[in-house]
Amino acid sequence: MSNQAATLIYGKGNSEAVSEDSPVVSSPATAQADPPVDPLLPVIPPAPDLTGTLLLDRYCLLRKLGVGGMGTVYEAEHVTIKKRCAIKILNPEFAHRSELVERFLQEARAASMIGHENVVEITDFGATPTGSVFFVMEMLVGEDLSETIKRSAPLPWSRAAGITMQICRALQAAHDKGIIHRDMKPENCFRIERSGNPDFIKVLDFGIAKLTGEDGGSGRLTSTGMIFGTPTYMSPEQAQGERVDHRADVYAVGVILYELVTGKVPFTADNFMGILTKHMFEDPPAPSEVAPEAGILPEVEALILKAMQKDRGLRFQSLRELMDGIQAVGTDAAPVVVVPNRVSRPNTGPTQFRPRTAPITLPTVETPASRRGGVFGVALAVAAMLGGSAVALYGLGAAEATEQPAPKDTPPPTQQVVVAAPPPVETPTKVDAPPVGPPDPPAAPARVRVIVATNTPAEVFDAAGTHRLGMSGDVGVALAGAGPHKLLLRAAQHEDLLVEVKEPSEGQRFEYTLKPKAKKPSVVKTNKPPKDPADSKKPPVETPTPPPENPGSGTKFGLKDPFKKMGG
Ligand SMILES: Nc1ncnc2c1ncn2[C@@H]1O[C@H](COP(=O)(O)OP(=O)(O)OP(=O)(O)O)[C@@H](O)[C@H]1O
Repeated sequence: MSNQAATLIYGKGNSEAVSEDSPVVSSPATAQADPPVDPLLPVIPPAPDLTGTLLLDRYCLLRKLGVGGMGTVYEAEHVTIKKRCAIKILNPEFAHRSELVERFLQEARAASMIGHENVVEITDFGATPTGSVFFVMEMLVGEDLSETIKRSAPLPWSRAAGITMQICRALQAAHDKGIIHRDMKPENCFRIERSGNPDFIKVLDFGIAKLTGEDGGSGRLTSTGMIFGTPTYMSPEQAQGERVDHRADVYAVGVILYELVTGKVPFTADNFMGILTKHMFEDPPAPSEVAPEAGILPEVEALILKAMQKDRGLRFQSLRELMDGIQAVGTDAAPVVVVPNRVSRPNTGPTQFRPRTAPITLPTVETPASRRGGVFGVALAVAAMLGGSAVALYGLGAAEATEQPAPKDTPPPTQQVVVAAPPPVETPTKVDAPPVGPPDPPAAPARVRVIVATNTPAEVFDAAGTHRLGMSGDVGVALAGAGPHKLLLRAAQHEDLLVEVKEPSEGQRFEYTLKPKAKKPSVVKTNKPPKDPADSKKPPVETPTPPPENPGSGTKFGLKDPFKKMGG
C-alpha cells in the first residue's frame, strides 16, 4: 500500500484524544515485515508480539496477520471448538485513552450492527492481560482488493461490477443503520472465495465509521477532534472538513470503481496535500483515456464520474442508486447524467502544494471559490505543521462549520466549539442542503434486487424478451414492484427459459438451469461486457454467515459492551 493510501487519523483537542504530537497513521500490514513508514510522519513504536498468548482462556493467538493504524491483527484459534478467527488488539499505546478504546470498540459495534454478509462478522470482545482491548472477527482467507488491483486491474466490467455491487450492498446496509464508513478503500475490502465465488467481498475496518444515532457515541468521538480518512479515496467535502454524510462513501466507491476498471487511481501527487487538492479542485481524468486498452463503456465511465462528482448533491444520492446504475449498464435504460464539475482553484497558497498537472476547468454549480480559498489556507497551515507530508483535516471542519448551520436534528455541541473541533456527522438520510440533485430515495424502494444464478452466464429479460433487466450472477437483477415477475433467461447456445419469481425479497437468490441447444441464439447483444474468466466459473452460491457467538465475555474486565448500544 502506498503512503497515499494510508488512513490518516490525527487527533487533538482534549486530554482523552491523541495528543497533537502523536498522529496515528495507518500503515500497510504485512505478516512478515514491518511496513514502510513515511519518514515525515511520527513513528509509533511497534506493539509487542503476543503470539502464543491465551485470551479469555479460549483464544490462542497463533500469528500476526498485520498491523493497522490502531491495532494489530492476529490469526487465532478458539481452543475449545478449534475454530479459526482473527483478533484485533488495540495498540497498548492507546489502551489508556478512553477515547481511543471507545473508537476501537466502535469498530466492533458498527460492523456488528450492520450484520450483512458482505461485512466482516464480529463475534466477541475482551481485554488482554496487559490491559488492552480486543475484538474477535471471522478469519478471512484471501487478499485485500488492493492486491487484486495490483495484479489484475484493469478488471473486465463484469468482474468489477460484481465486486462493486457487493461493496455497495455492504455500505448501503451500513447507511440503512445510520453508519457511514468514511474510509472506504480497496485495502478495506477483503476478497475471499466463498462457495465457488472467487470474488466474494467483505468490507472491513469500521474503525472511523460514524454511528450517527442519538446515542451512537459519534458526538463524543468527533468533539475530541479526531481527523481521519485516506487521501486517495477522500471526497472533496471530507478533504475540506465539511460535514460528512453517506455520500462521502458514494464518492469513495466511485474512486474504487475507477481503480478497478482502469488499474489506476484518479489522483496522485507527491504528498497527501497534493492529492486532497486534486479531489477538491480537479476533474478526474476520464477513465477511458487513462486506460484506453480496457474498453471502458461510456455508461460505465458516466457511472464513475457521477459517483465522483465534486458536489455531493450531483452524485448518486445513495449506493442503491449507484447499484441501479451498475445494473443498467448494457440495458436500454436512460444514461446517468454527469454535470461538469466546477473545478476552479483558489489563487492563494504556497506554490509547492500545487498539483503538477493542469486542472481541467469546466463550468458548473459549486461551492464559492472564495470559501474554498479559506479552507485551503487552513489546510496548508496544518500541512505545514506536519512537515508538509500529510494534511490533518483537523481544523478545516471548524472553518467550514462556522459557515454551515447545524442540522435541525443535531443537538448543540456539549463542548464549546473551538477551531480544532471537526464538524458533526449527519445521519445518512439527511443532507445538508445539497444545492441541486434529487432528494434521498424513499426508505423502502419499490424495487428489490435478486440474484439470478444460472448454470451458464445468461441475460435476464422481461417475459416478452424486449427489456433487458441485467445478467445472471452476482451483480443481481432489479425488479420493480412486489411480483410475481416473469423473467426470460437467455444464453448463447441454450434454450430460452421462462421463469416466474414470486414475491422476491431483497438479495434473494434464484437458481436456474438452462438447457443447451444446438442452434445459435436468435438475439445477439452488441453491448455485452467483455468476457471475464471469473464468469466462466460456476455461478456463485452465497451461503449465509452463521450468527455471532454470544458477545460480552469481556465484561469481567470492566469493559463497556461494544454491542450493547445495538441492543444485542
Ligand atoms: N478478519 C480478518 N481476517 C484476516 N485478516 C485480517 C482481518 N482483519 C484484518 N486483517 C488484516 O490485518 C491487517 C491489519 O488490519 P487493520 O484493519 O488493523 O489495518 P489496516 O486496514 O491496514 O489499517 P487502517 O486502520 O489504517 O485501515 C490487514 O492486512 C488486514 O487485511
